[in-house]
Amino acid sequence: MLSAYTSDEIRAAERELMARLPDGTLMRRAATGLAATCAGLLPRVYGGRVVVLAGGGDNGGDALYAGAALARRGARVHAILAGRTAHEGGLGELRRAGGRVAEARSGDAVLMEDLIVRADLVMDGLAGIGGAGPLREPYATLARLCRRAEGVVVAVDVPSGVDASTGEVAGEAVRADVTVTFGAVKIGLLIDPGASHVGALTPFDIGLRPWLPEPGVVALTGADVAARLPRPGPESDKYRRGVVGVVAGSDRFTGAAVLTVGGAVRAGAGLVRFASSAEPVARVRARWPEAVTTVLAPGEGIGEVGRVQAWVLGPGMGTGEDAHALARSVLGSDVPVIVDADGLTLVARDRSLLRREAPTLLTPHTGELGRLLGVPSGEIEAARLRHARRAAEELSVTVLVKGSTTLVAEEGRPVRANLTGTPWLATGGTGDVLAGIAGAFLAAGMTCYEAASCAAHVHGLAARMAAGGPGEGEAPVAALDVALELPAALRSLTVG
Ligand SMILES: NC(=O)C1=CN([C@@H]2O[C@H](COP(=O)(O)OP(=O)(O)OC[C@H]3O[C@@H](n4cnc5c(N)ncnc54)[C@H](OP(=O)(O)O)[C@@H]3O)[C@@H](O)[C@H]2O)[C@@H](O)CC1
Ligand SMILES: [K+]
Repeated sequence: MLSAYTSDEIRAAERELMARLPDGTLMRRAATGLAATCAGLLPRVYGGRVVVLAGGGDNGGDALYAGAALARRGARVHAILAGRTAHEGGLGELRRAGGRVAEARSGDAVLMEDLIVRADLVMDGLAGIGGAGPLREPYATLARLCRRAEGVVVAVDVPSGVDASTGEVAGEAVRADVTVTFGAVKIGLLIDPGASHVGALTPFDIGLRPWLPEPGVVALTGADVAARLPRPGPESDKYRRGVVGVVAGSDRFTGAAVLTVGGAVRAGAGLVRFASSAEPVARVRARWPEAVTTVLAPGEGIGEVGRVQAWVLGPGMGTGEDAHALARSVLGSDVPVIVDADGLTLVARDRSLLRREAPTLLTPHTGELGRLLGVPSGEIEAARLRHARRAAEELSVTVLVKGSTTLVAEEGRPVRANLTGTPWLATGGTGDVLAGIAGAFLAAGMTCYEAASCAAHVHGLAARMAAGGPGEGEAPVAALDVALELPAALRSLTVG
């Protein structure tokens, strides 16, 4: 399990550790790790062109010391100072090692731009965990110039401009190819929009671990998910493996039903019971003969569908009066329910639907979450963590917020950030597949929190396998491809 922390938590741990070590030891450790990573990224260190962007704080200090280490190995190092002051020790050491220094406020702007653009490696030491609010000038201009750098951009601790505690980006921010982060992973490196500025995340241990608190955000690794996945034993039958009920689709939207059932079937449900109007039932029967289907008359509830261990409610079911009555019938049951898509619209309109004893998992994208909370979706995208936590608290449910970073929030537990996925997943119907997967896991006996976070991981993995990844050739995926890839994704998790 990957644990992530706020800036304040990191600082508190640093204070404890620093009190036990000679002055400057931690920065030396950090700079040594940083220099080693940078050396590995340069085509060759000797003669390599390195630009160090140094802010006025300790983040700049790390970068200046690392620059000095590279200069001692023969790299041609230029530091551009963004602050009115710079870390004295780091600056002195860089100068002694033969590095050159310019000041962003007074130096030749064209020359500095040229240095950044043509460098083999740019080290972003503008601001780290001490960064606050939108980057001011000249920091912002330097961050923007990094985008034009032809060489590799290495962020020191945190890409400057990204809020290390939340992942929020209030203005200009460095887009790094690699981020070398010290001591522990910061929350902002895992959650978008911050996460998409990180590039390859390279944690470097400086000994903070014993002083870190319980994390507020965690991420499951493949091994964590594998250990949690339901596996059939010799005693298993379809009922013990979990019967998932799906209420989805309508005569207008039949595809959502096929995809949701597909997600549940391919993720390993013991049995899927599908209930809807005649048209989606016909489509589901044609595509997934494994499902047991029931045609519901308009306004009819789930009374005749048979016993299930968990329900998935919502994709494509419509939002009219009959849908509302059907949603009330499903949410009136005494088993866990996943509410997705149209189900979320119904719940946003009538919160009383959520008054129930059994657990409930909501799976909104940011627009749907916006409707639930009365907040524009743009605000949610800019501050995902805050809104995911707020939704879980206000609605007293487990919430899986979909999007470029999927988060699972439940009161009293660390938020789980999902690390799998691909931008190709942003296509119609993939959310229906996700709801089906979560339904299968929930029916197998997992809690909403575990089912949601494992489903997000497996879904992202299947999508990545269907789409391909950098270096292996990529292609768009359709939602059904994700469902079809699920067994391969599950198999890859359980290898070894
Ligand atoms: N503590 C330790 O033991 C260790 C800490 N380590 C390292 O120290 C880092 C933390 O250092 P820190 O606390 O000095 O803060 P830091 O990230 O350099 O930021 C402050 C600077 O940024 C500037 N600045 C801020 N916001 C800005 C804005 N919006 N726009 C523009 N400027 C802005 C701010 O400017 P000012 O407000 O002073 O004008 C100031 O100059 C940490 O991330 C890690 O790299 C490692 O060496 C391991 C050991
Ligand atoms: K930085």
